[in-house]
Amino acid sequence: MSIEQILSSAPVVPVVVIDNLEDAAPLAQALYNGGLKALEVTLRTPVAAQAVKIMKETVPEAYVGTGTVVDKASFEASVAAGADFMVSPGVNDELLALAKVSDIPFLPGAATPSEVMQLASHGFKFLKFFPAEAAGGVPMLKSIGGPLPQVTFCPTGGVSLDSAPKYLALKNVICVGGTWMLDKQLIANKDWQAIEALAKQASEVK
Ligand SMILES: O=C(O)C(=O)C[C@H](O)[C@H](O)COP(=O)(O)O
Repeated sequence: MSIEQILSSAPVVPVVVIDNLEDAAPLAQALYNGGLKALEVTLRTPVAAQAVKIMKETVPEAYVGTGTVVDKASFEASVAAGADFMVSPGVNDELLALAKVSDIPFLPGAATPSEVMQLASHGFKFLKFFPAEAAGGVPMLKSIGGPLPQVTFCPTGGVSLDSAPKYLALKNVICVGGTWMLDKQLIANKDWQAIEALAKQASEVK
């Protein structure tokens, strides 16, 4: 499985923060049923790695990856959890060295032309553009696509249902990452049907 195949499985990758482990299974099922096939679980909560395992068991057809992979510890935690892919908001030498000897698809982050060029020189053709809105949004990505058309992005950070189609219309965007379908109140109410409806709406964004 390549990062390209994973990122092209749906137009939106939900960026999931799991606070309660009991939410992992129904949430994964709702997102997947709604048509979101690649799920990024951020390693920002203590139960995240366990949540990845549960989500993979619940929806074996989904691609369950980890986000907020920022160092050796989070990289190794992702491998141990069986992550199908890993996402970083940026990159550093430690992660580059680990990614080089790992078979797990890795999506590092970049926000400037120099960062994009550096990652391209390491062979990365797909990057997370983070923090998308704050780093210049659609005009920035359009500009980067001029001199650096060989790199394709998954913009994430401040992307909404409204702005997603504007990103997806760019030649150098394969999908977007977002959290808008993970409404906190709906999750607190365990309203999985409503989450599924939001996921379906996201999966139909063009
Ligand atoms: O956790 C990471 O590794 C990140 O890079 C941060 C996430 O991409 C943002 O949390 C997206 O959140 P929204 O801005 O609500 O779409």
